[in-house]
Amino acid sequence: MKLSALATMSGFTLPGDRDGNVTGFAIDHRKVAPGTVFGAFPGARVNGEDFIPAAIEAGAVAIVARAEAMVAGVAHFADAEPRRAFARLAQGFYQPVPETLVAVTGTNGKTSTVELTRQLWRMAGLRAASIGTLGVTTSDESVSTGLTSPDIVTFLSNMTGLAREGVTHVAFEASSHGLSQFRSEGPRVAAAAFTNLSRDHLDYHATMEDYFAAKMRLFDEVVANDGTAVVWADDAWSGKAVAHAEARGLKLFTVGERGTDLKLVSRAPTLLGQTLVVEHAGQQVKIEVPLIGAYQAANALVAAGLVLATGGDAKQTFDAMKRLQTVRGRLERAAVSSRGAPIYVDYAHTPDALEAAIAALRPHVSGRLIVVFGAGGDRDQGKRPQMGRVACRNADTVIVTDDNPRGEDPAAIRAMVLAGCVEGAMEIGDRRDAIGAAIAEAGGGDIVLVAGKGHEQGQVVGSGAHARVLPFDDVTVAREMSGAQAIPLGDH
Ligand SMILES: CC(=O)N[C@H]1[C@@H](OP(=O)(O)OP(=O)(O)OC[C@H]2O[C@@H](n3ccc(=O)[nH]c3=O)[C@H](O)[C@@H]2O)O[C@H](CO)[C@@H](O)[C@@H]1O[C@H](C)C(=O)N[C@@H](C)C(=O)N[C@H](CCC(=O)O)C(=O)O
Ligand SMILES: Nc1ncnc2c1ncn2[C@@H]1O[C@H](COP(=O)(O)OP(=O)(O)OP(=O)(O)O)[C@@H](O)[C@H]1O
Ligand SMILES: N[C@H](CCC[C@H](N)C(=O)O)C(=O)O
Ligand SMILES: [Mg+2]
Repeated sequence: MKLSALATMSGFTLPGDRDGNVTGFAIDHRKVAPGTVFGAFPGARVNGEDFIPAAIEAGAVAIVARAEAMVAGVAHFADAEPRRAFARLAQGFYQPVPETLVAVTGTNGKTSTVELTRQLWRMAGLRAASIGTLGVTTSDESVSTGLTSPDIVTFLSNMTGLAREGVTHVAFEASSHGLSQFRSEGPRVAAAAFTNLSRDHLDYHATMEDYFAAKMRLFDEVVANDGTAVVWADDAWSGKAVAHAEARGLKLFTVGERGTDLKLVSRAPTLLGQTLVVEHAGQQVKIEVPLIGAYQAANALVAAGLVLATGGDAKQTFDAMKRLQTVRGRLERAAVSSRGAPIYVDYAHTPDALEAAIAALRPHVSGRLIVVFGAGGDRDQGKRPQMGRVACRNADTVIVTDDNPRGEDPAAIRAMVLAGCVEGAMEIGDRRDAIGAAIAEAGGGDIVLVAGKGHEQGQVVGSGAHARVLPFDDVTVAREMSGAQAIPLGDH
């Protein structure tokens, strides 16, 4: 494809008269080949503009960068927001794309919601995929990308790849990092959902307002002008999210007890799931969901909202909800101990999520709820004592352990978590030992919750050049430990 044609198609005028054939796009100069358009962005670690000469040397046909960047010999698409301009230009190249895209933002519930949306679409007979923390998932496979919101080139090439495979419907997660770095732009997004907002990532965003504003780029700019905003209505930030949708003139679809389009009338736990009564289009409908916990009901309803907002049939969708399957690492029942205690693995890694996961299990416990968790290193430190407080207030026995210490001293992270635990907690740094101790402690009627890592396959220790990922999977360890002879708590 000619650079001049691509520029015109995306609403740019070719700077100068240096045309050429475009063969691809890259934001990392090491991936530049002859004919690549290189996006040079100032980043958190380095300035991509420093690699422009090397990119040109490697055959770049054009550079997208700020006006002040030095570009010699090839076309320079200058823009004050080069990441956005790059996405606009690249979108013309990465064609075709699936016809129906939806996006989900919020602190918790993005992965669950996109995955449940994919399942509902699939049950309606559609070729569907989800993209997010679990990777790119289709009914055949799941391929990891390493990030919740992959970089823009990976995002767009995945979209084209999926469209070529015949996938027509894609639900993707839009993280606040991804939104503020324009990682998921270009193709038309028909509907966008907001799940909730609570403390996380305050190492990256200065305040909660900044964090919310980053998420709201989804409603303000990313979703199509004639698109729909699906809003979980029962969160403290829901009203503000609705205001963003209204200011943009989007169609609104609210979900939850305070929702009007899919109103949650009642929710009653059953042995391995729950019964929901919802009101939709003036009618009350009873829906059986085979997932436990208020939070999973919320995500399943938001997923249904996205399906309805993009033309899904209401009766068929509500009916399919009874066949939803557990999302990997989200209240996943990993094993049952030899003494009969179920062991659940959950990805709760924020105070709010930990509270939600404990609340989800509480109706199913007749004895004690034993929680094992830690907090990640090189991430928001302020959430640590809050996670300790929530766990110690709401669980009966708490074991604080390690969860990806990265570049920090694991004992110092545990101490910050324990500082929130006025009620007292055990401390067992080694995660395998901690899980083993919890399982050994649990009797019939008790439940063990192993929180923080969910689907993760490794424990990240060290940072930069010293970073190592030690293989670790909570589900596997829970299974091993429920069979093995574990050491009771008192012996630690
Ligand atoms: C803080 C952050 O979000 N960093 C991400 C961001 O990096 P950056 O743009 O700041 O990049 P940089 O390393 O400073 O480099 C600047 C530019 O120079 C380029 N470069 C760099 C080196 C080189 O030799 N040549 C070169 O061209 C880079 O490709 C980049 O375009 O863009 C990179 C490429 O897409 C990401 O890999 C990187 O993710 C880092 C590894 C990361 O840990 N990100 C986490 C915090 C993250 O994004 N998490 C979110 C939220 C998860 C959640 O939902 O909770 C996610 O969406 O996964
Ligand atoms: N709607 C919700 N409300 C409160 N907590 C939730 C909700 N959905 C999920 N959680 C909690 O958050 C954890 C992570 O859920 P999920 O992976 O779906 O969220 P996410 O937004 O994709 O997270 P991440 O930002 O890490 O990608 C769950 O394991 C659960 O503990
Ligand atoms: N997307 C989140 C995941 C956190 C998962 C938890 N296991 C941790 O390492 O803190 C992050 O990168 O902050
Ligand atoms: Mg996620």
